[in-house]
Amino acid sequence: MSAPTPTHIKITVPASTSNIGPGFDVLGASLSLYLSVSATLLPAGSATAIVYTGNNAHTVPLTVPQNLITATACYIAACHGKALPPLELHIDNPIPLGRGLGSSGSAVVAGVILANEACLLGLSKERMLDFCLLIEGHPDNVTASLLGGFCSSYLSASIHDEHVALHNLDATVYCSNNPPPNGRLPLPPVENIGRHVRLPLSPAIRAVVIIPKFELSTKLARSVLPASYSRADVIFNLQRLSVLTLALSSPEPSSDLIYGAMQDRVHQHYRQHLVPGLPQILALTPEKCPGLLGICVSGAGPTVLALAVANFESIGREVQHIWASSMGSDGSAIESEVRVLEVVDDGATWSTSYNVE
Ligand SMILES: Nc1ncnc2c1ncn2[C@@H]1O[C@H](COP(=O)(O)OP(=O)(O)O)[C@@H](O)[C@H]1O
Ligand SMILES: N[C@@H](CCOP(=O)(O)O)C(=O)O
Repeated sequence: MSAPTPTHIKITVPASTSNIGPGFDVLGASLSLYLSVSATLLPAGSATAIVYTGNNAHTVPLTVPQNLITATACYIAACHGKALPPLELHIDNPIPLGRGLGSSGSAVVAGVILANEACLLGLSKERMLDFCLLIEGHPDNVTASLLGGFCSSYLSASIHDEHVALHNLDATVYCSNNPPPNGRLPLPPVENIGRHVRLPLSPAIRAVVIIPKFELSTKLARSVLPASYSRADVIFNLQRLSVLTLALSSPEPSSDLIYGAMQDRVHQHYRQHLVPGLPQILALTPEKCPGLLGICVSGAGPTVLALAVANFESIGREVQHIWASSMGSDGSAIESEVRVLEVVDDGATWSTSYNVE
């Protein structure tokens, strides 16, 4: 009997909110907002077709080397000496792009899983995470989207050089039908690079995300960060990070403890010029917004994350009101949308059908 041939693959990947205040490049949580990918394998010689619905449908590239999901899948296949088979791909994406809700992380996770299933690679989740880390460059969003829950992670080895080398490559190099031998592609230097723990999170907590209409690319938001920090600022974040992770697990979360623990000196200050109104938004307090635990930028922004245990919509409206009174780069008031989401335990899930001859 010949090896089973995959025929259909269905993948679901949650969005994420990362950093969560002091946990820059460390903390990430998967959210109840899911990217869905449905792939049908086509006969050899067919051309891959991508149908994309959902957020930013008019801007997402639909060619294999330019689309993040298929380009990721081709890279993973090529790293294992294979070419991604032709696919009919239906992508449904409600995760706003360029908003700090991990859309790129979820797309990378989906692409890695797609290659693993379509090319029968047999990769473990840990090895899939290694590749997600190399592509994304930081662990917080992809760890949460792949594994689910409220996650804390560190990198056991640097993937910086491989990350830069990959992104300096033209994607057509590994998206061709004759990809280069995997020795010529950047590979994760060792296995099990993304060391992580899933942290308990109080079930009373909801993630209120306030999503402005403008985008902020993670690449730009990372480019404005300093190369080094003072000891005082590092200690400021380390102290709060350690307190925050435990404080969020309490069955009765304390805003008095959490609000201060969600302060940050590593990323938000340096990015605030890219998010009009942010200082006023981050100055909202539990006293002004009963039910609020803490408030911060979600991921690289510009979405604002308010962790809360009550009054979710009214907390969202307070942020919307500040943005409505702030001027965007186009000179108009900043419109935004409030979503009340849950931190979900499930990470990426997938199923594959086979044709056994
Ligand atoms: N589902 C998707 N399909 C294809 N490309 C995607 C998808 N999600 C994100 N991307 C790509 O990732 C980019 C956004 O990534 P990034 O700047 O990191 O913002 P985010 O905070 O949303 O992750 C989009 O402009 C798009 O090029
Ligand atoms: N730690 C990263 C998080 C990026 O998250 P995303 O949702 O914007 O992809 C950063 O802040 O750069």
